[in-house]
Amino acid sequence: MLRWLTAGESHGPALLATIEGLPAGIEVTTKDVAAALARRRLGFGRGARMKFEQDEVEFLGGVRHGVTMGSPVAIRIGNTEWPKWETVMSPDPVSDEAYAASDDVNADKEIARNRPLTRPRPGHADLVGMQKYGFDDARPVLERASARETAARVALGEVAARFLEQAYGIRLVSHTVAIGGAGVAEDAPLPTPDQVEQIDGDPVRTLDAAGSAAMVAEVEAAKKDGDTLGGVVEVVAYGLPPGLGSHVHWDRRLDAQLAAALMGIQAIKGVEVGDGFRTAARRGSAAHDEMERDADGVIQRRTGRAGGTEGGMSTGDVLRVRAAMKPISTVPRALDTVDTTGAEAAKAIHQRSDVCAVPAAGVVAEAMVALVLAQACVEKFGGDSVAETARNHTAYLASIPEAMRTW
Ligand SMILES: Cc1cc2nc3c(=O)[nH]c(=O)nc-3n(C[C@H](O)[C@H](O)[C@H](O)COP(=O)(O)O)c2cc1C
Ligand SMILES: C=C(O[C@@H]1CC(C(=O)O)=C[C@@H](OP(=O)(O)O)[C@H]1O)C(=O)O
Repeated sequence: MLRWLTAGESHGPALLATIEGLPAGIEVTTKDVAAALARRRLGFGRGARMKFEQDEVEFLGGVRHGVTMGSPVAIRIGNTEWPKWETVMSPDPVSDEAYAASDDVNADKEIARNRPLTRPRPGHADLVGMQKYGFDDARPVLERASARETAARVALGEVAARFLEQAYGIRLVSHTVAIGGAGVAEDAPLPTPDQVEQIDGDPVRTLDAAGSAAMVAEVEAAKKDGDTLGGVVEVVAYGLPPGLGSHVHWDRRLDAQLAAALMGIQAIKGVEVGDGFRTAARRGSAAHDEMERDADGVIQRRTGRAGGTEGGMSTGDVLRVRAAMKPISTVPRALDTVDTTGAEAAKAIHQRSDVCAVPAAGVVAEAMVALVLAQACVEKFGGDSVAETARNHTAYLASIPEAMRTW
């Protein structure tokens, strides 16, 4: 069983991430995790913080000389912002005088850090979080609702991705499909893991030059108008064996686990497996992946519409999932809201924020898919070392009769 957790606030001293249940023998270094975190900071449309946030990474356990030991892996990611927030976010009580003295005005000169936040942003967790947890200030809510936390997931996702590649040859790639009304061509070829560098080199993380220019223009226009944007990202995984997940129970279905994991990313409001919503408009004869044998007698699916799962199990074909992100809720041209201290109408809190974080959401989605696949592989193949789980994977594939093989 694979278990993982994250902790930490957006303006706290650090984020923490831990994962338990991975085998010994995964090669991973601080540099690898730092590189994964740098990918998450990419993307045209991100706000000021991503320009200076350093994501200072440190392994606190589970890894020795660049190799996992089978013990829980623990990672700390220091927040560069911390020195400015030491008083306002102090874990220990601070005196009223010290708190009042921390009244330095925030980057956009609008809101002092120590001022209670009482104008909840529509679309963010502010109001419901205050109601639920009994706060009269949205600060303790937004600190954890913030997608800063996704840095911790990407760190764990990197360990999971290394495991998948080293044990089973599974490789992942993500890219941006759409931002606002602009996007890549419907018939654009799927990206491959060998193109990750090229994708990361694009301002919005896509291989489609025309689509990229159109998406950049959308972000520029939204920024000029004091507005924000969402979009769609896709994760593609290659090299999966058939049979991850199961048809036997709802929560063991791989597609259900992928949907939950992607929906668990801040601001994701829709998930599609394969052609998903587009399939709903098709007739059955044009919706499924017909099978045939190739010249060597190997079973081939003619198309990839299902996106690599049937009956809640991986088919062994390319896995393809999409996630739809709503526009950033901290809209610069602030939205109408209320002030929770009185009856007056108000404008929502606005400090600095991203105009669009869709490219970063793709990197986060890739990490979540890696974690789900790592869990499914640990469940299916077991093993306490990479060598042992790799042997089990090889033996499983060899046990499938030749007449039933899709490879
Ligand atoms: C990578 C990433 C960056 C984000 N950046 C911001 C931001 O700068 N400002 C903001 O208001 N929301 C941002 N969000 C979205 C909020 O975290 C999210 O809207 C909020 O948690 C409420 O969303 P929910 O309704 O899905 O929980 C970001 C989300 C992601 C995935
Ligand atoms: C810090 C990150 O994203 C943050 C996500 C976020 C939100 O409300 O979700 C709000 C912004 O934070 P801040 O208010 O400190 O500028 C983003 O920068 C990050 O991704 O590392």
